Amino acid sequence: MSKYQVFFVSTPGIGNLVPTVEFAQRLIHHDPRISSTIFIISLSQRPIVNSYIQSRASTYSGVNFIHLPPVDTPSPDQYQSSLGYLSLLIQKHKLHVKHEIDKLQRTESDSARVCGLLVDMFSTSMIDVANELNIPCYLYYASPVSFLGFMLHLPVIDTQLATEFIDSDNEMIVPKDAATELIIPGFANPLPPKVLPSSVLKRKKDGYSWFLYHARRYVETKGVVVNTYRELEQYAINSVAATTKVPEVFPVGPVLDLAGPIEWHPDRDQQHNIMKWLDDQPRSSVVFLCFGSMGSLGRSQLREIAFGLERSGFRFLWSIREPPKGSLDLPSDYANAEEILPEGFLDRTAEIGLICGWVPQVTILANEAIGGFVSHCGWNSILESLWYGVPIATWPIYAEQQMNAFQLVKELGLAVEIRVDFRNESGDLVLAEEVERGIKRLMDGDDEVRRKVKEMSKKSKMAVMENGSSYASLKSLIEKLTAEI
Ligand SMILES: O=c1ccn([C@@H]2O[C@H](COP(=O)(O)OP(=O)(O)O[C@H]3O[C@H](CO)[C@@H](O)[C@H](O)[C@H]3O)[C@@H](O)[C@H]2O)c(=O)[nH]1
Repeated sequence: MSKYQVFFVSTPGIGNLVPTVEFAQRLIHHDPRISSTIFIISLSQRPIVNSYIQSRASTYSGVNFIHLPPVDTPSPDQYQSSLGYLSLLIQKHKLHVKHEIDKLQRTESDSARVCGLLVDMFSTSMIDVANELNIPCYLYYASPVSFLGFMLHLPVIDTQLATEFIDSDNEMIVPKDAATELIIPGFANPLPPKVLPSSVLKRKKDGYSWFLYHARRYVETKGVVVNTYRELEQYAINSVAATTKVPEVFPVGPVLDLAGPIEWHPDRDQQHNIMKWLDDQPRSSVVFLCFGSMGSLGRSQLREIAFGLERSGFRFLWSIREPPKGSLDLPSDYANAEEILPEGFLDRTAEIGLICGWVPQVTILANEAIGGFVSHCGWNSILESLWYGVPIATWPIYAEQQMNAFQLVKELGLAVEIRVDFRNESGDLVLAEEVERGIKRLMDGDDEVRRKVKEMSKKSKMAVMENGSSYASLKSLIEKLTAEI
């Protein structure tokens, strides 16, 4: 019988959910006195998320999942941003979460003590529940400490808006002085404003006020548990600890689902076929392109990539996904990708390339045929690529990915740049020549980046081994959680 209960609240995106579930599992693996329960906010239009949860609920027997019941909200399309909709949805679930924890607390009070509520970066309204039930609340962060530094600094930037930042139509945040760059905790170099998340730039939209709302609440927690490791984010961790009011940072990563993606995909045969193709390719010969669980690019951009790939002459494995229809939907696989690619492209590249939809990314990165990864720079993708020592070429498209790309290229020298400030929604286009140049540099141009990535790969594995830095952080977190109050 477990003695300690830890609860998690996670928003329902693969990028957040997978590291949360893996961490819940890691906690109980590390200390069998603990049991983990995750509250799941269900969104019916996310089949890949639902199949992931189903699979993990049946394989991770020590992790419990509680599906929160639907709540009344206006249609998601009536909100200015999906973050606004999700944040309100989470607020509406507060009572239910409180009720469930309270119920468990009462029924198990003799055998198990509820010792922590871990909420993700957009579930901060749940801090109220922890306070009402007198449970320590921690933030569980699936993005890097550098981004945490930015979020902790956002309330400061907000107070400077009127005096130091202005724009012509009073909507976008840009410095008054065009040469101004932002000094942000977590970054050694000043940050160009154009790498800020687009929801933050548009300060009149509700995305901005929600970012600010969550950012202000971070300091109310006991600490932030981050899916990162000291060896990767040493500067960011020290800088955030020294210059912000965050109570404590626990770098416990990398927390990855290494066994996962084929197992939990609804169509396993399709995923196995991709791996069969890859197994037949020579070592380090294939460039892999994938833009995350929520990423998709427009047709003109896909055509530029196709021409760039063809001109580069490298073998490729390219995940292409159709843009979502509704505001909360995820991209889907094209029924016929041929229709959107340049005429004859598939025939001309049949010997060297494979086009697919959703791919088993971690399994692909582990395959020795992969020589480089063109990535949107979601934090999980970065951690996975570094784990396997695969160099990245950066092509961020949304969320905090531009900042992640900046950190990788300019701060850490761990990636080559296709772009660090690309914005999907701005109509920006990366031309075929840039794609070709980026891929050539990635695949056989930059030995220094490749060497550093291989070194970081070793360090990432050491961090989670017994006596590694993340292992020590996890131990310290558990000591805090289980300490008698
Ligand atoms: O075809 C695919 C696409 C994705 N993945 C996996 O899905 C995850 C994607 O995570 P991530 O790379 O972090 O990207 P997003 O899905 O875009 O994640 C969101 O959440 C991350 C963590 O907070 C942020 O860093 C991102 O910017 C945000 O978009 C990774 O584990 C991938 O291996 C697959 O297995 N197959």
